[in-house]
Amino acid sequence: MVGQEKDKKSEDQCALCNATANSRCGGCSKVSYCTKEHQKKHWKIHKGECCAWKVCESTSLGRYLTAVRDIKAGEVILRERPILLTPPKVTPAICLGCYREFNTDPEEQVQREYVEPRPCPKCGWPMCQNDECINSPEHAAECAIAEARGGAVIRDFNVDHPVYRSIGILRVLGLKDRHPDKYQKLLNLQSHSEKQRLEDAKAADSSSLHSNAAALGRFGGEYPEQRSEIERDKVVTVKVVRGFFQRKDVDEDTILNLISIIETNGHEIPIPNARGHINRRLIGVYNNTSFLEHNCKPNCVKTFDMADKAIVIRSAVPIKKGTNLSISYVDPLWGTNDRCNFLQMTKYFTCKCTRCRDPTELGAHVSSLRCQSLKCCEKTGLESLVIPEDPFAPEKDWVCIACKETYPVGYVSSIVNKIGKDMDELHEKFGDIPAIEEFVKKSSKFLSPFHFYLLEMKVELAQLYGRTPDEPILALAPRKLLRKIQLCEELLIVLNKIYPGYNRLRGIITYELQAAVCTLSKMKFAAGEIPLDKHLDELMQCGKWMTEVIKVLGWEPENSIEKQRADGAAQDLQLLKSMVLSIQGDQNEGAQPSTSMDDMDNSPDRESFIEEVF
Ligand SMILES: C[S@@+](CC[C@H](N)C(=O)[O-])C[C@H]1O[C@@H](n2cnc3c(N)ncnc32)[C@H](O)[C@@H]1O
Repeated sequence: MVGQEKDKKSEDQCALCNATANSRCGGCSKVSYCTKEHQKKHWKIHKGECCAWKVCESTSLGRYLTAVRDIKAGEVILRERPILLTPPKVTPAICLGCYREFNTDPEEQVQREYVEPRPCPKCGWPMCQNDECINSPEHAAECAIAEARGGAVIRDFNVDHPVYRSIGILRVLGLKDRHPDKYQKLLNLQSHSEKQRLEDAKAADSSSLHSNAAALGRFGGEYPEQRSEIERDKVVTVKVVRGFFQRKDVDEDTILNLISIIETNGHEIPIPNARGHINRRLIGVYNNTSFLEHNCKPNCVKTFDMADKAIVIRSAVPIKKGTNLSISYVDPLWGTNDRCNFLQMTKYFTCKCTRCRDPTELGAHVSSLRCQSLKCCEKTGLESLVIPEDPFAPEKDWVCIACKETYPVGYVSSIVNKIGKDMDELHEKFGDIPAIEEFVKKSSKFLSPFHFYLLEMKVELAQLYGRTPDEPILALAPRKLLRKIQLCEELLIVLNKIYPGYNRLRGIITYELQAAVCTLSKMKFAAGEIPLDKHLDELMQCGKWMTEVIKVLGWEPENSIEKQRADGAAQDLQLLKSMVLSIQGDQNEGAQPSTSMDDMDNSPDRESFIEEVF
């Protein structure tokens, strides 16, 4: 499935009958046909391999992918294995085959799934007890280099080890000898080492960041420190490769270039353990996926296959031919300031997408404050929101949309900082619903209802209600079920604006929504508060949501919490179908049910539901 490669032979011969062909498939340009009719006949076979994209290039984006045909929501657009797998930059000692952490305490090993280390017989590097890890092709590169220098020994397993930062570089050097084709692909990827050199030179003043005038975001004050940390990391990596591993043949510029390629193109792969907790993370670098551009309102989503660590790119929404394909390099729930600063610092570009250019963030108001003018609130209720005059000029004032009252940027940053500190304290009381609700209530006086701080807490609350051991969903009071529903509905409204279509977060929130609506509906029906028709309608709606959850969360890795939710939703859907059928059966005694739950997956009703949602 390589979009830009053309198959010379198939240009001349019809893919169906081998006759001379003169017209290429307009989708992928990879196969040709003698007649339109043969193209139509061959489509059943070809559609599975007809590549949906091609690589283009522009001065502002560099290389990017564009759709060569209309793409439906949820289609797999690209699936590929990594060229390179490497541990994250900051890691304690881990096995370089399975990437599990070490710990010699037997109790910890069971609880946190740590493994006991033993030295690799060839290089001495600590590995787990599994021979497969010691002999894994990934470990071969650093193993050979470490063996050549007389071995590598690590004694302290519980601290972050700088020596692991060099693994990615050692593995690329290994590719050069063992897989020159992969090495070439990797070298062909975007590097920003030149820009990095310039940026690092002025690291201390951090003036290249989107906003240094004020810490307007979640991580505002931390960026200068992070920048110098990045710089220190690079110096350490060069020293470790050239000094500790004695690879003096590799010059500093080459190492810096490789570091930049990995940073610019690497994807974090979260690996769930048997209980669904993410206790390992890896960095994967992929070839074609690397050409996907960033957009703060992306039209594609990524997931990973744990078996071969392949990345799978799917369309989140229907995509028209000629549209650029994009993923988000950052958390879409972050505000503009954080997104832009992060992208500038790690990927060296200023995002100019529609969301970044719009001070209201497409009407989602993820960074907006509430106007504090009494007159304004009296006139417009609580809807008056304060937005930046110009999102690309951080030193400029903010202004109320309704009354035009201006607010100095210093005022805005003091509010954001204060609430940020309160939230840090709140994080220490993880799972405390009343404390989070209190925070939401207090901060809502100053922040837009969908401000990034409130979004974070509302996502947490939506998942906490009905999921705590002392208050499972069936024991939740109607008032709390209603609150859960309200939170989910609010969140879905925001997602529709800034992160539309199929994605993991929508799946999680939809899962919570259907659980609450279903439980409340059953409660109300049992208490005689709603008629049967309404109850059935609500259950049907829940069935549609469940179908959505099964699809979207079903893309997530085996064992992951999300996949467990998808499996749970599949079981619940079966129960729901039987329940609806039995209620309808009781009702109609022999008559055909008016709406069949079996049709739910593909019925026109469902189609219109999808259209409604996207
Ligand atoms: C993973 S690479 C994407 C492919 C890259 N354009 C290339 O030519 O290889 C990431 C880099 O692409 C560029 N890029 C991606 N999205 C962009 C955007 N929305 N605006 C400007 N540059 C972008 C930036 O230079 C970024 O560091």
